[in-house]
Amino acid sequence: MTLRSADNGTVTDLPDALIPRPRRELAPGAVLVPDWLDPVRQRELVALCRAWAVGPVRMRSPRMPNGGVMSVQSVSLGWHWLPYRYSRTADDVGGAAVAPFPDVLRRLGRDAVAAAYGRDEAARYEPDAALVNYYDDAARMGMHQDREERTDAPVVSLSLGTSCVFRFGNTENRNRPWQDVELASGDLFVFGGPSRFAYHGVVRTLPGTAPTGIGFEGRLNITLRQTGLSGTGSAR
Ligand SMILES: O=C(O)CCC(=O)C(=O)O
Ligand SMILES: [Fe+2]
Repeated sequence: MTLRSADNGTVTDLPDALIPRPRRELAPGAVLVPDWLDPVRQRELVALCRAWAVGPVRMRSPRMPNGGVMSVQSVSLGWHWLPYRYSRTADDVGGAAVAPFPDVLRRLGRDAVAAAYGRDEAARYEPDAALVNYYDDAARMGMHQDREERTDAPVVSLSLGTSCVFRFGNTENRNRPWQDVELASGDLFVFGGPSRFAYHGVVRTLPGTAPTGIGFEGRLNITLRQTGLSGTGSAR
């Protein structure tokens, strides 16, 4: 953006970071709220992620049924996600019981849905599983649907640290049409309603973009889900 000062006619470039990024609806039900978490909240969540990453189940790179290993590392809360099901125990990482779903994330999830869709939707939102994903500079996530849940309640996604190029596709298949958007530290993305089962993925991270003071290298993403499984002992 170029600014011309009124008094002396000097032209200056305004840094991108000073231009507020507007809220955007990428598709019906897919709402991006930039800078939703303030810097203090971001740092608090990073500290919580550090604690969650070490136990009772350690953060690890999930192994897929075809033998491939994901480049992203993740840890779950509430329900343990492994490709492609949920379990109360970390069956692929020593079998420990997964940590309970924390109240702080339940409240955050409701606030997020309120910010995206309004208070009525938020009152119905009962997230019971969180996936905390860590991306180093080389990590990415292929196009997929979040479909191990047995409800169509929205998914809440929070980004911390390094920005990424997030690809939001269509509900039919992993191919075009898609939209590439940047998710930066503090951004909220909610996808529900007609967008709930849209394909999505992370094309790449953008090293060097983490806010100073976040005390952390790389990208963290927290997704909150409502599995529809709570009250039962296992997902299968
Ligand atoms: O890291 C992200 O922004 C997306 C994560 C994701 O799609 C998932 O965990 O299912
Ligand atoms: Fe996903």
